[in-house]
Amino acid sequence: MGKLVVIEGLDGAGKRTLADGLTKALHDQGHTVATFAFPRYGRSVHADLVREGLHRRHGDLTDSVYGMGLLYALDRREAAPEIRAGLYTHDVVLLDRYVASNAAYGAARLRQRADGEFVRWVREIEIDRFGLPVPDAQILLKVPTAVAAERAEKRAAAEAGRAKDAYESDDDLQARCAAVYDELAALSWLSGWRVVDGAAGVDHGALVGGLVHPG
Ligand SMILES: Nc1ncnc2c1ncn2[C@@H]1O[C@H](COP(=O)(O)OP(=O)(O)O)[C@@H](O)[C@H]1O
Ligand SMILES: Cc1cn([C@H]2C[C@H](O)[C@@H](COP(=O)(O)OP(=O)(O)O)O2)c(=O)[nH]c1=O
Repeated sequence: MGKLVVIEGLDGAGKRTLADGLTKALHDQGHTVATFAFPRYGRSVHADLVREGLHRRHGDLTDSVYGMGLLYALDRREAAPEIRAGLYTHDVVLLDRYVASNAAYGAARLRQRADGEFVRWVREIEIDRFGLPVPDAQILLKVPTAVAAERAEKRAAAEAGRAKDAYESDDDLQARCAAVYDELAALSWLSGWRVVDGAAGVDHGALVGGLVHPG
């Protein structure tokens, strides 16, 4: 069985860039890797509804933290068979965002903490009810919120169709979200977490070694 490794962090933290770097390092060390990014825009109707909601195209849907949370969760539920298959055929399945994104952003929106009601609900729905695979390890790519905001801004300007959405435009939400992520990591929520400094250079080879051969 392969290992399920998740990258988490704020918008603009550099998750996609890290996923690319880790994939290359895994290949260099002779491992096979399958990657997924959530939300699966363009592949899941739930993810597409989320994106439209984040751009305020579905009335008050965006205001419902639980409603948005369910759409993100349904996208993952639909992807679960593919993730499980990937774990049979690859050494590592690498995910750019997963269940903890729902926990961190939803709790931050509701001004709750990692030990609060919303995070409990996410676990009940996604793990207990939908039966999503539990990660073996989660990486928190940590950068100061100002750095993440600057990178998201730069990307929004450079890439067509990447205008900042309702969450990305809310600096206070991003700051609260960073705090919930820290708490989830400290609690070892769902798995052990590795906190990686995304403002400094990340040693992909060393990180991969620690994930594939822990301890
Ligand atoms: N370590 C880094 N140093 C400087 N810029 C970075 C770094 N990692 C990512 N970026 C840039 O920041 C922006 C956001 O990165 P991305 O990987 O798309 O973040 P995320 O997937 O977390 O939203 C991109 O323009 C990317 O090129
Ligand atoms: C996957 C996921 C993302 N989110 C949030 C985090 C982001 O602010 C937003 C969009 O996800 P993101 O991966 O940042 O998409 P993109 O940058 O390509 O638009 O959704 C959740 O609230 N719950 C989730 O389960």
